[in-house]
Amino acid sequence: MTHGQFPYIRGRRLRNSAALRAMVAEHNLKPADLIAPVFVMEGEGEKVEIPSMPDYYRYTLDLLLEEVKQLKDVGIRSLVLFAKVPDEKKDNKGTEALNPKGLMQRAVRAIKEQFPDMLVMTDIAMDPYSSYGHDGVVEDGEILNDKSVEILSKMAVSHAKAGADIVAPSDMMDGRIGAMREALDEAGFEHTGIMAYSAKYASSYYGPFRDALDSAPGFGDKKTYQMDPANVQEAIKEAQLDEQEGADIVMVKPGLPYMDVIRAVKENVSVPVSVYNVSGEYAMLKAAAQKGWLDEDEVMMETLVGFKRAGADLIATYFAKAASKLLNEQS
Ligand SMILES: NCc1[nH]cc(CCC(=O)O)c1CC(=O)O
Ligand SMILES: [Mg+2]
Repeated sequence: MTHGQFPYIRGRRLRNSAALRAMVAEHNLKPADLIAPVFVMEGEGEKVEIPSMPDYYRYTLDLLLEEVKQLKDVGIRSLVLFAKVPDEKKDNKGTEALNPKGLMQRAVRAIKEQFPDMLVMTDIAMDPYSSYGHDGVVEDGEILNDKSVEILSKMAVSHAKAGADIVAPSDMMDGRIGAMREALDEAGFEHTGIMAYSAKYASSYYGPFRDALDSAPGFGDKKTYQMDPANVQEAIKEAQLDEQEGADIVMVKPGLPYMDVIRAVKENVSVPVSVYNVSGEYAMLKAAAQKGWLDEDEVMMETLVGFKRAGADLIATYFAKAASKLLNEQS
């Protein structure tokens, strides 16, 4: 409404100082919202920068523990672990994934031993262990659902035994959440949580991650199990099904091109919703920042608060450490 030619309702009044802006901010990001993805590899005393992910590293377990200490020191309280498996340990039935002395299991044990308060989540999927680079058992060029679910359930129990607080199935097989819940309960792990990658799209934004783990599919693509980017109704269905099957948290992945999906899922489930700000999204921002085309810190924070505004309760992001540091400085 205007009085004469001047507005007497002025939105700018509440934007006039940092204190005012902070007071009326509708969404606030905090380090506890962030899940840091971490990559572990075999060996000792080594860290390797992932070429398509500047400033992001794969660590041997000893150095990973130092990195976890740093994450903890900046206020990060949860991480999701991914293991890089040497080629000679890959096969078509996830043998190494179930090895109680496997890298993933050793890493979980070591992290929980040194940092009992750090929430440790583990990736459940066969691709890093698969000679075909697929998320399930391959037969005649097909990715078998039910056979894969059996292995994934065993994987979940194996990670729970090692001490994982939450298992995070990222495979998109049907029915795996229910099967996993049952397997965990039967093994006495009724307190181990499940964060389901419920609406995981067949996305080309995963490229840098597949470089990090050397896990790109050996043939074809993942479109027979990961979702079609054209769909949002289907995401609601997938998330609701996972909730019914016992998921404690549901996830949308990737993040930036799927903000509407986050909102839709948030409005249709009663469990917390997480989003995965994936490797390709990280790579894009880093590349533009390196060229001096974008301000890295500003765009990072704008992106992360955007996820919260869209409806995400939790954010898995390669920016977790950097964002936490900034949040600490600002507060
Ligand atoms: N199933 C494994 C998995 N878990 C997380 C990602 C991608 C994460 C990222 O790109 O940051 C992938 C890759 C894939 O499905 O091909
Ligand atoms: Mg599903």
